[in-house]
Amino acid sequence: MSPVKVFGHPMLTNVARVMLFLEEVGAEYELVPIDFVAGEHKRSQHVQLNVSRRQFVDRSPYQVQVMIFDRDATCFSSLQPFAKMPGFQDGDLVLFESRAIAKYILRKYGGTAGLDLLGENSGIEELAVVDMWTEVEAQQYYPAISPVVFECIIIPFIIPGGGATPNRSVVDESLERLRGVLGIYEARLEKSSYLAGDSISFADLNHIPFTFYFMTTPYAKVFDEYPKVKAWWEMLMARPAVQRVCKHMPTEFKLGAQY
Ligand SMILES: N[C@@H](CCC(=O)N[C@@H](CS)C(=O)NCC(=O)O)C(=O)O
Repeated sequence: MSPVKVFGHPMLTNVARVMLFLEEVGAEYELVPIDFVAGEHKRSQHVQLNVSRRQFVDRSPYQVQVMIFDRDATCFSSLQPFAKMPGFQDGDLVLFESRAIAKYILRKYGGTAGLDLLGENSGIEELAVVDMWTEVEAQQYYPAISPVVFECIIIPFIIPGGGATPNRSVVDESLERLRGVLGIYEARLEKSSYLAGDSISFADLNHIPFTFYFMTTPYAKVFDEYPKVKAWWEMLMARPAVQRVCKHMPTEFKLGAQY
């Protein structure tokens, strides 16, 4: 059976989220890179399906693994009508929205892997707690942390034609909001090792992509103010699946860097 396919570049946060859960469950998958710098995700014609060879290229300052494809006919917009990465395909099933894709992956492969990250094999109360912290990540944490990552990394270094200097007032406002969220996390993590209890869950792992990039900004030290949160983050980062995915994500950004 052909493996599931993830369409997008592995350095992108939402692509990394999907790859992370595939790595956690040990599923076989094929990464189909989209050249977002060239705007391939926005074109109506494109997306190659057959990998013909793989190679490492040194696109300084990062070594990036690229796959060379035989071009054929599927277009990305037929997979993802909003032209956002990732796209995902499992046979006839096509999905978009990284959090929904991640849940599908966990439901399809989690049992075989012996992982119940969604808490679905526990009681409805445990399941509700995982759901609640999953919503906290999406509704509180992400809106607080993402503007810093956008201002310091995504706009200047990743978006083609970027290069703008970070907007200080956006960063300051976001850091204040983030400190509020981290204070709540600190209190929670004084009571349990992970957000939804003493076992790791979907809620914890969803924090990886944006926090990873936040930690490369000059504001990473904000986490030092919250020792329980810092220890939790280090536990997440120590996971082999997390390390496998994060090795595709650059940690040093220089003005003018191209990917
Ligand atoms: N909510 C979507 C967001 C997808 C998204 O914004 N993807 C970014 C990359 S992480 C993207 O495609 N950016 C390119 C663009 O907006 O042109 C998800 O979770 O999948």
